[in-house]
Amino acid sequence: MSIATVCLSGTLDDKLVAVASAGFDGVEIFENDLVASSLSPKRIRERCADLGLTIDLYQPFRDFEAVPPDVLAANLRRAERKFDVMAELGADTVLVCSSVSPDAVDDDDLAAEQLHLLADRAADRGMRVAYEALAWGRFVDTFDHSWRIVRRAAHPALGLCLDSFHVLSRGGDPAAIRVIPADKVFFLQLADAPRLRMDVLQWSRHHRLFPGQGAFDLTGFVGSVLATGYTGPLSLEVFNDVFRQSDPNRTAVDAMRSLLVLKEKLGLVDLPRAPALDGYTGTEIATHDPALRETMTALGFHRTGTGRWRQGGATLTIRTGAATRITAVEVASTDPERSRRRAEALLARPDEHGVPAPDGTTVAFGTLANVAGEGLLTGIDHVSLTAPFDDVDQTALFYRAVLGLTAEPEAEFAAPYGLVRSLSASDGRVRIAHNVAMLRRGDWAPAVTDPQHIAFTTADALEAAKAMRASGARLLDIGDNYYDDLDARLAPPNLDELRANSVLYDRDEHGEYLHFSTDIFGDRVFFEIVQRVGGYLGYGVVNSPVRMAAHRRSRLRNSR
Ligand SMILES: O=C(O)c1ccc(O)c(O)c1
Ligand SMILES: [Mg+2]
Repeated sequence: MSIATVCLSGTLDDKLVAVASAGFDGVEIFENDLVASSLSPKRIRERCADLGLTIDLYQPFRDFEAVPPDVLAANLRRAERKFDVMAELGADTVLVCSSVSPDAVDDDDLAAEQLHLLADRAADRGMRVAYEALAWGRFVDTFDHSWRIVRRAAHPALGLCLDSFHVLSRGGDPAAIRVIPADKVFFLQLADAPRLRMDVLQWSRHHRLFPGQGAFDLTGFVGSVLATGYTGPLSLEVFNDVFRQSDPNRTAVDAMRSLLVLKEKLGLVDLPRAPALDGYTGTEIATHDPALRETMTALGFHRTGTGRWRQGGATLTIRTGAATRITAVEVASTDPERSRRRAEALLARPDEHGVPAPDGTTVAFGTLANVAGEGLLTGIDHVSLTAPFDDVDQTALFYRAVLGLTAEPEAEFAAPYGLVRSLSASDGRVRIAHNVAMLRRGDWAPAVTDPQHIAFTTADALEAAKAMRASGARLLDIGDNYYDDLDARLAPPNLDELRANSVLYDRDEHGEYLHFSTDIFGDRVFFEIVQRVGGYLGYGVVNSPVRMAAHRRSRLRNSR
């Protein structure tokens, strides 16, 4: 397991320390990191050895092949100087990117001949050359093209570097990799990415993600490479604007977690399997707002102990805290001990309360108490948390990996105070969502753009809304425009009742969703009551902007 220094922020030494402490075996040294370092190549070699890291690749060497004779001479001289550095580093493989130079010509024979020459020079020093097709290379921009050239060059010290980004961003078929002989695959670089329609160079340099955080099929890709018989490093190479300026220790842990999950999917590592989950045993809220406790009663909860509230299968702990937030999510695991061991294997650090997630919430594992209950609420449908926009991919990967949840389709919507990105993961029983503001600039928008919420399940949302309103629960009022639009779009048969009770509505190909919300407590947390009819899969995200505008109105009213 290896990682390129370019993935991380800081000086070369910051990066090496972070990589080693996250448990990687090796690094790709990115040339810029070495050039900017005050350490000599020999000292870098010693530093890596002290940290238990091998130097698996030196990169990149650019714009070498298919050039006129005078440029070739200069390029070979440049290469010899880099081989000197590699010799001092103790690195034996150099990555050569396909040329983007205006000096290059479209001539595969010439490219093969000149790469053969370079491989000869490398072989003289016991080194090898890994040729990588950049997706934006001038003439060579696909892995099959780079493979044709490497095959034509036929030099034992010349092979391929396969990079999942360059292959998958261009829609390349990784199955075609299977026919490449193992001794010709010198190196494997892994990066995921979100599906974006943009210039491929910009996409690559700014938006790569760790495996499992984007839209690419990394499992299929690595499976194809392993089918060749490749036994070299699995190395992460992720250019990402956020990671470049984040704590490298945190990024390295995130990177390692992503690689472990990928290896688990490929059957390459035996992590404690994620036990089946039976839903939630509870959630915990810290608050200083007395209105939150008052609402618990109006929602039909009763106290079962100090700070403990229950209704049917829905259990909540409310403790006093300076700021209101969801502090813990307790899931019902069929094997809590194994759940904890899995979390630990995935570099989470459990304490006596549970496992701290990157968003600050504690995830605890309990066993389901058999609570047949009276009442309108029967359990918890989902918990919706928040994270800074920059952390959300890492946070989402954490929940999916540790709890064994599957990512659901992402949504993006325009809320009254800006765009919101909405992610969720589920196993059908436990659902975790994250809503994040896509920008946080200026001081016009409220400090908390979208609060957290706990969604309780009910078998009859209309009945629950009536009863809770009658008990004095502070429920959100929804305006007529919403219902007129709903009538136009979906024409629900019970439109009048929905309108009369301020219940929101959505429908998908599987079923219907009825939901309503309380006011926001402590500026941060509200409750939602949801009814799933049939197999409705979503969260009513289409209604979120309306709900958020209504929350804004209720906040203004309550602050008057
Ligand atoms: O963006 C680049 O230039 C670049 C350099 C080296 C790589 O391995 C790569 O995939 C991209
Ligand atoms: Mg690469």
